[in-house]
Amino acid sequence: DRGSVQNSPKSYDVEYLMPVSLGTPAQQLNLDLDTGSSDFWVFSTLLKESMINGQTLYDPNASTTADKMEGYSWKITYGDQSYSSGDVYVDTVTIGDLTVSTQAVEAAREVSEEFTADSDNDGLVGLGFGIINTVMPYKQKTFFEKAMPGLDSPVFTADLKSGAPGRYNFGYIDDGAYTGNITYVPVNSSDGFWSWVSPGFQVGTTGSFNNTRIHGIADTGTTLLLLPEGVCEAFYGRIASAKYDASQGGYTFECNDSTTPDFYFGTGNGQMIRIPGSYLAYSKIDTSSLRCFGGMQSDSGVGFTIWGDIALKAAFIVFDQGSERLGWAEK
Ligand SMILES: COc1ccc(CN)cc1O
Repeated sequence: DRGSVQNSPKSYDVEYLMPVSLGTPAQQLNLDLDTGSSDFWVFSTLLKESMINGQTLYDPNASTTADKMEGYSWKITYGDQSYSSGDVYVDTVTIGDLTVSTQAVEAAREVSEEFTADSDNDGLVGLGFGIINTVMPYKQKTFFEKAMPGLDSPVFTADLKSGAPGRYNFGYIDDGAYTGNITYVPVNSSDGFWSWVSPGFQVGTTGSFNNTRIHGIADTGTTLLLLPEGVCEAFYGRIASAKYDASQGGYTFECNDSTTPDFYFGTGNGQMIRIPGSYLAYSKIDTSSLRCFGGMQSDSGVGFTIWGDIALKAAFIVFDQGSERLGWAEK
């Protein structure tokens, strides 16, 4: 079996949403595929009105295939301190023609203000590893873990684009979606994340390659690229107008600064992925400003590097759960 679904970026590529069908008859919600977490949760009719702001709600009572998991609950808090919690139902879920008939659907009773404010986002499909699923008393499998045994190949792929729709594919690798070779790196899933080690980085075409192992996770649910302080300093040190601006909470530089270099990160076997300098001028710090907030920021608050959408949209990535490895290719 296999599946394929289009993803669509919201403004500034802040997140990428995909249509998902839940229940019988099908209820379609727009969800955020998040490889940095492992809960499948949705806005639901259980929520208080004050927490809803235009989102589409999953109504388990309107689904003939929904069964409540009595006595089960969930509560998740994300790196940005946003959170959600609620009850659990088993129901049928289809993503891109791939159906899981008994998916644990976590129906929200409570969401934090960040989720309420994000009116296009109806919930998250966590495709990290199931060991960090928050359902109690017994954790539940991710959509991919439920689908995996029936797939042609135990992989899913992410093709995120800058300011344009891309695709998530399940169970196969579309050889037309990338250029050159796919370089595979081992994954350590013990923390539930797609954790891997990059051999280093290079700033610009003329800079030398810096052999410094960077431990991090591939996270489709994080917008920015959060790298070690020293790497940020090496990159922003090459941009004439760049500075660390405490009032903005990060590095900023003039959006059109022509000294902005591309950023390359190593994936192994001498292969590098090139992130165009333009991706790193993330967004204007305010409408009247000529300065942009950087797409690369320090990971010092996190404790490990997060290869978020800024990096992922420069590549074609294979999340190979069958062999616990990540595949990286240019495109
Ligand atoms: C507030 O919105 C979000 C918070 C956390 C995640 C997961 N990294 C995704 C979101 O869309």
